[in-house]
Amino acid sequence: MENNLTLGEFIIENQKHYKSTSGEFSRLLSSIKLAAKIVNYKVNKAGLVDILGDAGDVNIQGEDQKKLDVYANDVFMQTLINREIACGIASEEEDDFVAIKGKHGTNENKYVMLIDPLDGSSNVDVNVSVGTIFSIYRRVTPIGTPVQQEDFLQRGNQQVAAGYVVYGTSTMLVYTSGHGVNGFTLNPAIGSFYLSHPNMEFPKDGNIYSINEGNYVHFPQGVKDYLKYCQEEKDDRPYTSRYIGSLVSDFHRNMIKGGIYMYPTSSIGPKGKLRLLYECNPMAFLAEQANGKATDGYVRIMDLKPTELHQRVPFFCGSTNMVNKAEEFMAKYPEDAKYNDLD
Ligand SMILES: O=P(O)(O)OC[C@H]1O[C@](O)(COP(=O)(O)O)[C@@H](O)[C@@H]1O
Ligand SMILES: [Mg+2]
Ligand SMILES: [Mg+2]
Repeated sequence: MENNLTLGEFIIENQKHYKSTSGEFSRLLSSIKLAAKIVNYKVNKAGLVDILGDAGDVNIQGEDQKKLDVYANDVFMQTLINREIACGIASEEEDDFVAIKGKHGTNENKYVMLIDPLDGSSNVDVNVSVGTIFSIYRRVTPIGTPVQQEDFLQRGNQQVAAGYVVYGTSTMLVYTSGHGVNGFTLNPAIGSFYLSHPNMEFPKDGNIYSINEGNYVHFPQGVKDYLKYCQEEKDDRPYTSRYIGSLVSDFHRNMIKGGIYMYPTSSIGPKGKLRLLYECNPMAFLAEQANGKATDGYVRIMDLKPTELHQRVPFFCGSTNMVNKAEEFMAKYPEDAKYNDLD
C-alpha cells in the first residue's frame, strides 16, 4: 500500500486537469484532507472523549445538532478560514453562507465550498459509520468582491469538484474533479491517505436497495411499486435491503457492489429529506463520474436550479439500470414530480 500514490502526490500529479494554475485548487483539496484527518482522530475515539450526544442547539433545519456535528463544522470552517483558501463556505450547520475576508479585508480566491460536516448524525452515538460531504464551485461574482448568495446557488453541473470522507472500518476520502472517481484510504499509523480505489465505478446493475422502509406508508405510489418490484420473487430478485442511515456509507457500499439509494418525498417530508446543495449535488457528481445516475425521480439532480441554501429534494442515486427502473415506476405518476409546488 505504501508504494501507492499518496493523496497529496495524486493532487499534484493531477494539477494538469485543474484550470487553476495558481495551485489554489490543490491547496483547497489539501486543506480538506487536513480537516478530515483532524475530524477522523476525534471520531475514532468518540466514546473516550466528551463528543457524543447532543450539543443542545438546533440548526436552521430544526434538527438537534450533535456535538460531533458542531465539532466537525468548526474544524472544516476554521481550517479553510485560517488558510484563506476559499472566498466563502456554506454548511449544513450554518444558517447562512460565510464570506471569508482575508487578513486585509479582501479575498482573491475564486472557489466557494459547500459542506455537510458530519453526515449520518443519527449514527454518531451508536458507533456506526458516518461521513463528511463537500462540493466546490468557481465563484460567479467578480474576484475580490464580497461573495454573494448566487455563488452558492449554482446548478450541480457547474461543480468543479466533489467528494466525501467515510469514517468507517477504515477512513477513506473519495473525490472527483471531473476526471473519474478515486478513493484513498488513511493509514492512521503514517497519517497519510493512499490511493486504494482508483477509477471507482458503479456496476450498471446491482441487487441492493437502500431506503428507510419505515416510511413506506408515506411513500409516493411509484416508490411503493418499485419496492414491490425489488422484493418480487423473479429473475435476479428479490434484491437485498441494506440501509445504514448514513448517506455516505450507503452510497459508498452501493458504488462498490451495485445498488440504489432512495430518499423520496413522503407525506411527512413532502420534498424529501436530503439537501440539494451539500448532499445531493456532490453525490450526484460522483455518481455520474462513476457511470452511475442521480435524479429526483424525474429530473437529473445536477440540472436542478437551486433556490435556497438548505433546500431539500427527493434523491434516487446509484447503478444506472436500477435508477432507470425506479424512474419507470415514478413516470406512471407525473403529479409526484411537482413536489416543488407544495409550498
Ligand atoms: O433517519 P432517516 O430519516 O432514514 O435519514 C437518514 C438520512 O439522513 C441523513 O442522516 C441526513 O444527513 P445528516 O446526518 O447530515 O443530517 C443521511 O445521511 C441519511 O441517509
Ligand atoms: Mg447529511
Ligand atoms: Mg450533516
